[in-house]
Amino acid sequence: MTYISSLAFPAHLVAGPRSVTILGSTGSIGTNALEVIARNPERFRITGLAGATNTSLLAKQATRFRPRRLGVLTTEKARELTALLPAGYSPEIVVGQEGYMAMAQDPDADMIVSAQVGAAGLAPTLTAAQAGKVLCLANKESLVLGGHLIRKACASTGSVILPVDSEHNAIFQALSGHDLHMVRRILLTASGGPFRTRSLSFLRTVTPEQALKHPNWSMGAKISIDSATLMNKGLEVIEAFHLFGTGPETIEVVVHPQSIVHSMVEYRDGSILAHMGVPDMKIPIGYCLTYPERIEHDLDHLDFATLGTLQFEKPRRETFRCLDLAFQALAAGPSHPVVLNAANEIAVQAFLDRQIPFLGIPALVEAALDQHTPRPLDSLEDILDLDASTRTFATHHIATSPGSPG
Ligand SMILES: NC(=O)C1=CN([C@@H]2O[C@H](COP(=O)(O)OP(=O)(O)OC[C@H]3O[C@@H](n4cnc5c(N)ncnc54)[C@H](OP(=O)(O)O)[C@@H]3O)[C@@H](O)[C@H]2O)C=CC1
Ligand SMILES: CC(=O)[C@@H](O)[C@H](O)COP(=O)(O)O
Ligand SMILES: [Mn+2]
Repeated sequence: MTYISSLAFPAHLVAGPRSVTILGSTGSIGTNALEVIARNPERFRITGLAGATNTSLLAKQATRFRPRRLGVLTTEKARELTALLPAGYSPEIVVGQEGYMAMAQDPDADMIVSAQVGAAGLAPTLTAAQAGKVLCLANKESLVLGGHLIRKACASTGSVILPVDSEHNAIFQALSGHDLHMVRRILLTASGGPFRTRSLSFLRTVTPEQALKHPNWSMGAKISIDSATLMNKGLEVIEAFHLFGTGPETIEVVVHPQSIVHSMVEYRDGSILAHMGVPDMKIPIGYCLTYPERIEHDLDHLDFATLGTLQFEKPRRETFRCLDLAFQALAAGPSHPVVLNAANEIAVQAFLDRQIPFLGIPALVEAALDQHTPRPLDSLEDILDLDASTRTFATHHIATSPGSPG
């Protein structure tokens, strides 16, 4: 068993300033990463910034950090972006998946922050791993889809993955310096989302606005809905499996409504190491960006006396079915998680667009998994084919299902 160990971290990066490319710089993780970088200018140089559609924000970021490369989703967006850049600054602007992949292997960049949302993050993340980059990985979907390929690439190039996702960052910190064979359980904490205590009949009626209100974290729309269905935790179980390689049976989910304990590792001697902190992504982002050093943030300190109680409880698996669907997909082999993820992405967007109800999300994911015949996934193309055909199935299912699924 292996996991991303500090031993493999490139020595020249420990001492010197780091050249960083951020894919998804206009999102919640991307903007937080740039805030951390802006507070520590002596440590970083920005080599590339990529958004998708938000050209006004990307232009502002580019004007401030002056990278040599920018990325957007379409040629129309590239034209829009060009018009927004100041005179005398002419970065290369790349477009679409090929452009993001080029940025992910930019020879000028030491670190790639993978912070795009969804399956779109897979190809650039895999490219960065194949190019031997240090990867600050927020895009959990890339591991869900292609964890086996990414691990293989890391093993062959020496690419190091530093987990940005708060739980995995917590586990990474709790594992540091310890023997993986002595791990008894990885305890992934889940807030339970905005509907943690709600009944199934309440869930039938919830709106996107209600589902987007995460109790503790401020995040992008897709992950916020995933938190509300517990699919986020399901994806994180698969992410943990690929990152730490301890086997699905060692990974447990425990609901912790305060999101103060970000996850825990239990060792065979009975010791449990927990990582705690205020729920602010600048902490795990900063940990990755400056690894193995720590930096100071301007954040509230935890006051345990004021906090009073930290609660822990079992997830309500019958009500929030996405968690079990993810465990089942992980057990079923490498192609089921691709189906799980693609159907979920279509379902989340359809829910946000008010085409299906909240409970239509697990219903659609289950329907997609039920029709799937497992297959080997030996290449990126295999994964992208299955991702595309599942999206077609899911879209057709929504269009042709009588009434509301769920
Ligand atoms: N937000 C958080 O606190 C956490 C997020 N994560 C993970 O990090 C990733 C990013 O999440 P988050 O920052 O919340 O998401 P956001 O929705 O806030 O941002 C997504 C980013 O991806 C870009 N993007 C959207 N569609 C595409 C596409 N098709 N191709 C390339 N880029 C695209 C967006 O560009 P634009 O806006 O310009 O269109 C934006 O820069 C997700 O995988 C999420 O699960 C993990 C842990 C915590
Ligand atoms: C901040 C982060 O890492 C998110 O993945 C967060 O954990 C979501 O909260 P849930 O525990 O509600 O899924
Ligand atoms: Mn998380």
